Amino acid sequence: MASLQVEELSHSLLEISLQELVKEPIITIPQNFIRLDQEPPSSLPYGSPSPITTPTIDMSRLVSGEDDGHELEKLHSTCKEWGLFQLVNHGVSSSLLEKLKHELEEFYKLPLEEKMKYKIRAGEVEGYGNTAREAGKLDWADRFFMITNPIHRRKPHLLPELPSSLRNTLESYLLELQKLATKLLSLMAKALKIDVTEMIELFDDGMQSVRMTYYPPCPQPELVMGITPHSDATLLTILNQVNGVDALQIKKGGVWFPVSFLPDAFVVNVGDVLEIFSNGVYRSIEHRATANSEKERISVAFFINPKFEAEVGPSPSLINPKNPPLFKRFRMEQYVKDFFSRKLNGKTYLQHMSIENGEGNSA
Ligand SMILES: O=C(O)CCC(=O)C(=O)O
Ligand SMILES: [Fe+2]
Repeated sequence: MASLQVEELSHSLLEISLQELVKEPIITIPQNFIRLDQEPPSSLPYGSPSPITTPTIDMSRLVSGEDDGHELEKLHSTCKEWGLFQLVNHGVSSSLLEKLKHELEEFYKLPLEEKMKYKIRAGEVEGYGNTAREAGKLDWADRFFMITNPIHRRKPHLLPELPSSLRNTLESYLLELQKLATKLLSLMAKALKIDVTEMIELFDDGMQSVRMTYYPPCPQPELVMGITPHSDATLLTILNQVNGVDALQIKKGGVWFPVSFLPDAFVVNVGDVLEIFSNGVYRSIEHRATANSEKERISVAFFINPKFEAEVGPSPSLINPKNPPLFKRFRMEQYVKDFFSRKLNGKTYLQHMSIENGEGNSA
């Protein structure tokens, strides 16, 4: 088959399925994907940085009742200093994780017409496809984003219409992750010395969403971005690197480092909303994903957030004359709307919410 003439591709296909695009040999990376505005994946002067050793938190120790406070203290210091950790012994069964991997691989093998049923509709952010970044640039990825909780916010043509085996597996997975996130956030409240009920009231039956991403192999990975640098506008994110291919990078001390996932671990990261709620004690982390020259990659990010109706700001338990609030208060619904109307750009959205640097109150 003739090599693909990029010029002939309609822009809309680029925005919908990169997976379709790379089915044909690509001679040149389409301009929309070339990210000369970004530090390339190997940004250190002496070559590619080695993977960074990220802290590991053992969930079974945290919940066993036998923790002498050591694991909780580690969780606390990690959220303060890193905003990210690998969670092991998390209790989500390997059979469920295997099933999820299988179902997602099958989903991405479906013909484009099938996947198009879920495509992002005009003016919406949920669904299957790719959305333009700064200056019309696209990430090297096909995404499927949807709000999964509260249930009445689910779009009828998305989760409810997925192939039934994927839908059932995803439902079980989401329930497991909801339980896991609840435990983690309650433990974090304890570590922060915030009333646990204050934390639970904030996120119980709150907004939850999931982003499943398919990253096709890329012939020139150094020219593109799998996902543009950002911090998550969430309380907490639980990332599952479904098919075991590494690509996540985090910015630490101003330098990008690859993260090498431990087998069966989730990567958990503190989001901007938790940074705000903890009045800056916990820090969200800037991250990005690169592309791989040979392998496809699938990841699933589960996002947990406060209720849409919640008014969010620094927890009153952490505010006193010595610790004035560092962030504005806002309504979650408005915060989410504003987030989606901005382009991803490092931690700039959080800076916008800071009292010192904010451009104006968005509440
Ligand atoms: O796929 C990854 O490793 C990162 C995904 C991510 O950061 C996101 O979906 O917010
Ligand atoms: Fe993210």
